[in-house]
Amino acid sequence: MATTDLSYYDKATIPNAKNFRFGIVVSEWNPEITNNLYLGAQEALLENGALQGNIVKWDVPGSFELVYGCKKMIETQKVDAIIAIGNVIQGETKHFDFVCEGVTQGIVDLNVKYDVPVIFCVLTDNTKQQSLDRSGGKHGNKGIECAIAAIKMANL
Ligand SMILES: Nc1c(NC[C@H](O)[C@H](O)[C@H](O)CO)[nH]c(=O)[nH]c1=O
Ligand SMILES: CC(=O)[C@@H](O)COP(=O)(O)O
Repeated sequence: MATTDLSYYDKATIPNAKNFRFGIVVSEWNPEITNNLYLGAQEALLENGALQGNIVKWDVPGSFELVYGCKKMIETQKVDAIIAIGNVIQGETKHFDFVCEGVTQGIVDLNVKYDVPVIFCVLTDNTKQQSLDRSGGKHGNKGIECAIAAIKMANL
C-alpha cells in the first residue's frame, strides 16, 4: 500500500504564502468529497500565510470541466498557482477511464502551455470509501498536500 499521510508536512520547510494569489477550481461532482478537499486546501494555504482575499474559488460541473475552468482562470485572473479539485469514482462503465484520462492530460497540457502551475488535486478512486479516506479520513486530506504543492510551485 503506497498511501502515506496526505496531510503531513513540515511547516518549517514551507515558504510564507502571504505574497501569492491562489486559484482553486472545484468540481461539483461528489460534493461531499470535493468540499472537504477544498476546505483542507484553504486551511493549509491560510495556515502558511496566504490571505483570504488572495484565494479565488470557482466551481465547475465535473472533473472534466476542471481543465477549461483552470484555463479560463489563468487567462482572466492574476494567480501564482491553481489547485484543481475533483473526485472521480469508478462506476459501471468505462466512463471513469475517459474522465480520468481527459482531466489528467488536460492539466498536463495546461502546465506545459501556460506559466502558472496547476496542481492535480483529483482523487481517482475505485470506491467512495477510498475517497472519504483521502479527503479528511484515515489517510489524511489530499487538499492539504496539494495546497503545500501550490505554495512551493508559486515560490519556484
Ligand atoms: N462520474 C463522474 C464525473 N462525470 C462527469 C464529467 O466530469 C463531466 O462533467 C461530464 O462528462 C460532462 O462533460 N465527474 C466527476 O468529477 N466525478 C465522477 O465520478
Ligand atoms: C466516472 C463516471 O462518470 C461514473 O461515475 C459514471 O458512472 P457509470 O460508469 O456507472 O455510468
